[in-house]
Parts: sequence; C-alpha cells; structure tokens
Amino acid sequence: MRLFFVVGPSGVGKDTLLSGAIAADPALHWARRAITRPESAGGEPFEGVTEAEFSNRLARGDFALHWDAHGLSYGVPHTELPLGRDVLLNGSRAAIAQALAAFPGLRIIHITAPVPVLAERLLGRGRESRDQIEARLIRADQPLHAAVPVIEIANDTTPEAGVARLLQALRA
Ligand SMILES: Nc1ncnc2c1ncn2[C@@H]1O[C@H](COP(=O)(O)OP(=O)(O)OP(=O)(O)O)[C@@H](O)[C@H]1O
Ligand SMILES: O=P(O)(O)OC[C@H]1O[C@H](OP(=O)(O)O)[C@H](O)[C@@H]1O
Repeated sequence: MRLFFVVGPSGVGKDTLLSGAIAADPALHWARRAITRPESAGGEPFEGVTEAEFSNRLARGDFALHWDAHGLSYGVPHTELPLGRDVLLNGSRAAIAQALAAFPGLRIIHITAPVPVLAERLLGRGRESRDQIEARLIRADQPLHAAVPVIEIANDTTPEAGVARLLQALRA
C-alpha cells in the first residue's frame, strides 16, 4: 500500500483532482473521512458526524489520523486504509508531521494555485459564507512541514490538466 497525503489550501482543487483520479483509475482507494459537518453540505464523499460522535470515536481509537481545521474536526478511520491498495487521502498541511510520524512511508502531494484563483473558486463553489471564505484564504499561504520531500502539482489551468498531472505523479 502506498499512502498519498494530498494537501493544499482550501479551494485549490483537492476534491476535484481526487475524484478525477479515482474515476480514471478505480484501483485507487479514496479514504472517506469523518467530518463534523452535515453531509448535506456536499463536496467529497465523507461521513458527517456530530462533535459528540467524533469525540467518542476518537476516544475508542477508531481514527488512524485526525486533526482540526476551519472550526471542524476531521478523522480518518483505520478501516479506510485497506492493505494492498494505493490510498489517496485529502489531508491538512497542519497534520503533515503527525501523518509522517504515523506513516513514515507517506508521500505528500502539494496542490497549488494563485490566491486570487482560490478566492474565485471558493466563491463559485458556494459551500461557505463570505466570512468563512475569508478565513480560509488567510490560511492559504500556510507553510508546509519543512524537512520533507513534497510532490508539487499546479492546478492552475483546467481540471482535466490537473487530474492528468495528479495521475502522472501517482504513476511515477
Ligand atoms: N482547474 C480548475 N479550474 C477551475 N475550477 C476548478 C479547478 N479545480 C477545481 N475547481 C473548482 O474550484 C472549486 C474548489 O475545488 P475543490 O472543492 O476541489 O477544492 P478543495 O481543495 O477540495 O477545497 P477544500 O479544501 O475547501 O475542500 C470547486 O468548485 C471546483 O469545481
Ligand atoms: O488548511 P489546511 O490545514 O491545509 O486544510 C484544512 C482542511 O480543510 C480542508 O477540508 P474541507 O475544505 O473542510 O473539506 C482540507 O481537506 C483539510 O482537511
């Protein structure tokens, strides 16, 4: 199993490129996260849980990885990391150190796009309020964990080009 931790600022296109890669190569597994957000918010396939459910599952040891960001909690259940499959995980830049400690062979894929493009995409997506979008944009330039090699992918043209770049990185 290779584990790919796909990170980058909100709105950069992680969900878009991940769903394109999965559609092109069904052998890949996209780990489904538990998030303290209602499933009706849409976006990537995830399990919407309450804060109480999240805390209980965390205490039970259900999660291989977990982090907080944007006022939400995110957990990756152990059951979402099947042995023998390449796994794609929508990660957080703030969780890279934790993820590397848990999975030393982790491959980090950093997706980038210029900040004005992120703003345009977040507004176009319409999942968050303007205030929430502003808060997400403030995190846009957050530095990555310094001492690790990272595969950089620019998603600054079409989604199709971004998906092709991601597939190329996964096949390298
Ligand atoms: N290359 C692209 N060109 C134009 N629009 C794009 C491109 N990639 C993604 N988008 C659009 O930008 C918006 C944000 O993309 P997406 O939800 O995939 O980002 P994300 O990185 O997963 O964000 P978040 O971390 O907030 O979940 C979506 O509406 C998506 O359709
Ligand atoms: O800014 P950083 O810490 O890199 O990412 C924070 C989190 O935000 C995004 O989730 P979503 O947009 O709420 O689904 C990412 O998937 C990540 O989990």
